[in-house]
Amino acid sequence: MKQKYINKYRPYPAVVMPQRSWPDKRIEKAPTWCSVDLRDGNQALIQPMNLEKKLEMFRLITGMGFKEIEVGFPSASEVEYEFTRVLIEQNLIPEDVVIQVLTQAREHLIHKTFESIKGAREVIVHLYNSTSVLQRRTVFRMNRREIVELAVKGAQLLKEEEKKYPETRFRYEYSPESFTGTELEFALEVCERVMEVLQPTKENRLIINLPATVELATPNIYADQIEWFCRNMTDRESAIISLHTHNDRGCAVAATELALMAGGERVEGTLFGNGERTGNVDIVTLALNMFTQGVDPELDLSDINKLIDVYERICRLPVHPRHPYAGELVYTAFSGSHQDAINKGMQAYQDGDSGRWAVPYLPIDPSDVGRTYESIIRINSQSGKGGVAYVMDKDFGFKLPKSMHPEFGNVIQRVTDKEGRELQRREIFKTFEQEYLKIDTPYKLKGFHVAKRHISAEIPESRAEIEATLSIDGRDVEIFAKGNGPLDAFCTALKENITGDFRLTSYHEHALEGGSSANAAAYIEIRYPDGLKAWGIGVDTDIIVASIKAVLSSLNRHSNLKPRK
Ligand SMILES: CC(=O)SCCNC(=O)CCNC(=O)[C@H](O)C(C)(C)COP(=O)(O)OP(=O)(O)OC[C@H]1O[C@@H](n2cnc3c(N)ncnc32)[C@H](O)[C@@H]1OP(=O)(O)O
Ligand SMILES: CC(C)C(=O)C(=O)O
Repeated sequence: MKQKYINKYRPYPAVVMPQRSWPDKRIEKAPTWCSVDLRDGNQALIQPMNLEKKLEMFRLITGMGFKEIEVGFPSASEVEYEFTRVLIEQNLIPEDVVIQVLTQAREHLIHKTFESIKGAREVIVHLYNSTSVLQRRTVFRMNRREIVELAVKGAQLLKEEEKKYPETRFRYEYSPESFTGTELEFALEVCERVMEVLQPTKENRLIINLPATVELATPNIYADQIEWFCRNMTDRESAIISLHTHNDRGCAVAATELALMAGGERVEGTLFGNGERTGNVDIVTLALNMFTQGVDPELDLSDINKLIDVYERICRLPVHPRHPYAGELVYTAFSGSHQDAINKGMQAYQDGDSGRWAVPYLPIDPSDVGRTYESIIRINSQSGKGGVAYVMDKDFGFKLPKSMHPEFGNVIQRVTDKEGRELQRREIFKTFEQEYLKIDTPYKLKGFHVAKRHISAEIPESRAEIEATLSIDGRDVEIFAKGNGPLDAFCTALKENITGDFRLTSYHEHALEGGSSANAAAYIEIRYPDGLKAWGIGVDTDIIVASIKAVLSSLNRHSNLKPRK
């Protein structure tokens, strides 16, 4: 970026308000949500929705619990008009939902808008005209007085049209479009003049929508503007202050949150932030931000994958893989320390009884939005032993002893370094099988028999005698020995006849559940006279045989794979 161009831009003026109160406020309840997916979202699509798609989107958002829905700009196109008619004529609007229609403050457009809503039970007619300094000068070439007259005329036309449709309950919304580019006292003046015409009451309040049509400044300034506006209104109680932000600086969610603290009561936005340019505020993020603070957002987001599917198909826009709460990768940790912390945090959460979610790196329980734990940890070269152990446990039921995690983590690390890509879960399991379960050279178990077992009340230790047949480099060898138990006897037989000395340093076992046909796994760590240590694993329906296999697995790994210390 060239320095000389910096003079093209100037800083946005601050709002003078020494005793702003919003910084100390909190969001404690959900606002009234108004979805503008079918209007502001739709008008920004490369290929706007046809009638069927609009209907599908309408069903999706009513299903989520939106009670106010801007269904379109009926005077703008045939589809918009037709869609409004279909909703009304086919009685598709749920009892507790109110549709909203947008119109500019222009006579023929207002007239057509009212025609489109004939027969509706209740409607919000949303009137707007731009009031900003820039648009007054460059688009309208009107002074302040003329802009006020334009808005007042629009409001008067609403009142006139209303008389033709006595069967409908009308509510109104007025937007000084480009509010954030308008002098505050002028925006207030226009709104109050419109209020004078529409005569709202405490019982039938006018929605005053204060849009950041283009996001021009930091979110605190928008909050100041909202607080200033609320404080200075003559009749605050007859208005519902509505927020409508865009995301030009990437702060629409933050701006809306601060503005809610500043007095906003209603929010217009879209799913996943679709909308003009960088989009409207993303209601999914806003609502789930509230949810993570223990505030009921009063929207159903429990099946976020369904929302994504329908949204992507209808809007032909992808949801970014890192989109808050929704992206494909947001419940996934690749890096080792994150995996380790999530793994431990999940365990602590499952063991705990407070019911409060507290898992490092995961601000929300994925299952609350219909996502599963399985996809949380994925393995690539950035991953660590904890993540690998998590996958072995959650996907395959192998609870690797903690002291074994580094060894298998290193095995997987060598594969990911070599492949240079993410490993699929079945590839991790295949590596595990080859490394521990299928390794059978030089020693392969051909037969194992516990010849005698003796347990006596008088003798403290039990005794056992075993016979086993091993194939060693293709040659069958029979061994016999006595010991404290079958495992001890087997190790004695090996040491005396085949391998020389070694020492068992760790032993773990557990039942295997789920898809495995075997039902027990044994993990044995052996220290060898050369100072090396190696884990071995055995799986069998008989836990004794599983432990025998685990010993051979370790011996084979020690012989073949040069395990590290
Ligand atoms: C910030 C927002 O998202 S606002 C919503 C914007 N959405 C849309 O515009 C989508 C649909 N719009 C349309 O299809 C068209 O613009 C229509 C049907 C509304 C109007 O169509 P047209 O009149 O043919 O075209 P166009 O929009 O270019 O009209 C511009 C004229 O309207 C005037 N105008 C624009 N906004 C307003 C307004 N709110 N009130 C009064 N006049 C307005 C302009 O000054 C301009 O006047 P001019 O012709 O004397 O120069
Ligand atoms: C019509 C108005 C509310 C609008 O869409 C905007 O200002 O972005």
